[in-house]
Amino acid sequence: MTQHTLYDKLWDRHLVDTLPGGESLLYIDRHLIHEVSSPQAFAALREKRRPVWRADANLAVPDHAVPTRNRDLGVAGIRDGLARQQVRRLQDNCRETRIPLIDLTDQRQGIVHVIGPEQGLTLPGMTLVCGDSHTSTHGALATLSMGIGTSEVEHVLATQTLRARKLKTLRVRFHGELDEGVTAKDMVLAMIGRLGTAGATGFAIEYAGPTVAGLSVEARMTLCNMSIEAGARAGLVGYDGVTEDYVRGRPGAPDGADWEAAVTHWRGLVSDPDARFDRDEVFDAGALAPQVTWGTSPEMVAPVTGQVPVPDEAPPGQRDDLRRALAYMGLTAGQALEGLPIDRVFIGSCTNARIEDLRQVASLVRGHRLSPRIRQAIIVPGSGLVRLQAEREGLADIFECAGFEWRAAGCSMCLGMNDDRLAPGERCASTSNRNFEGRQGKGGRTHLMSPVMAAAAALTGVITDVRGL
Ligand SMILES: CC(C)[C@H](C(=O)O)[C@@H](O)C(=O)O
Ligand code: SF4
Repeated sequence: MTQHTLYDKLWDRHLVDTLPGGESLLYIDRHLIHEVSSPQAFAALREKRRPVWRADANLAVPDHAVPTRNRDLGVAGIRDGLARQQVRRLQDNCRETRIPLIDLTDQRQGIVHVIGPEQGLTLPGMTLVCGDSHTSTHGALATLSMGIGTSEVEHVLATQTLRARKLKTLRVRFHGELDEGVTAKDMVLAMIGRLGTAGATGFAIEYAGPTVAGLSVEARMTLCNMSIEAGARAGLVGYDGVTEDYVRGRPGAPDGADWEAAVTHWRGLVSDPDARFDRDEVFDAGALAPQVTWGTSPEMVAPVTGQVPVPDEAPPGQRDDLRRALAYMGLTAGQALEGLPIDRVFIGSCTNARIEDLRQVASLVRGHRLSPRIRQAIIVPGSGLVRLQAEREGLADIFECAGFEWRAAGCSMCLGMNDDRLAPGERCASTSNRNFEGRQGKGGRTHLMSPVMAAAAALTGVITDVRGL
């Protein structure tokens, strides 16, 4: 019998037609929408007088442009004119098209990639798209999930289908037991360090192996989230009991007899044992140290115990890029990462702002204070429900006692599209996924790391190996 990968199965089950020129038409089960990448798509539909095909297959939420303070003021509390307009337009577009909206003042509001799984709107076996590159996150629930561009957003709204080319498959297997203080974030940063930011271009990555089997769905989301930073369009993890426990009881999950029927189907959402992948990579997770980026691309990463590279020792073709990155980051060749002074700390983003991330941070900072060297440390939960849960568990009190600012949900300082930004030259320990020049504010310097590593930096004021705390 032919053996299929999970990607093949999801693809085949959603294939509507094969188009001339090698493209295919895929049926899309779920479309998520945010305020930044959707206005032009709605405007184009309006102009062409085309209706939305299936409003209830969509869900919209404002997240990128929203403030993380004074949330009770609603849209009026957004100071920036463009941001306010984007959020208003999303409200208007949803009202006109009857697309469900989780609005700014709704307790369920949050980062689109956090609330999909949280609400049970991301379900195993689905195809899911969103005009946002980190849509790969949802693949942790055995879905085929991809980021799309604005013209594709329009196409999906109008037809509930996507024109797509089949990706190649890359299986990334992790074996070994993670050291205490080493997390899924370190696994994926180390992977990107080896593959490079274009290393998985044209591929869907399936994460597999015993280490991945032992991870929670939330940690698997961290892996899938950053697949895009290795160039992959999608990340996937096969369905198992961990997935089942995560999905059970969520608002959008089926129940009763429907649940039984669903899980019978979902249990087949794994790659067959002898399925052929186009490529394989293997990592020893047991040998990993916490990872920290030192440069201006996620592939510019090293173990916290390591050093910043020496451009003169690198292959000639890479030297200029390395020099430029070091100059931007204000670092000298060969400098140790440990001990590097940090100005600000950002714990949040669709990579690492779920309840488990916050629990890990709390267990480290409980009873301690921020280093006086830190100008500001903010914790931004991935959703209003994560925020509520953290407050119920007493985590928020722990953060505030330690000197962290406890904010409302949104993309926040992951990117400079709202009030939360770095000032030029400021160095930030950040749990987000991109460290490009100016990503967190013009001239800001980003070091990507895990939540516990960011918490360690907050307590000591310098980049610190959390395993020694
Ligand atoms: C603004 C949005 C379209 C963008 C993305 O596509 O990922 C953002 O979420 C990001 O993380 O850079
Ligand atoms: S948290 Fe960051 S990476 Fe995630 S969707 Fe928002 S801006 Fe993009």
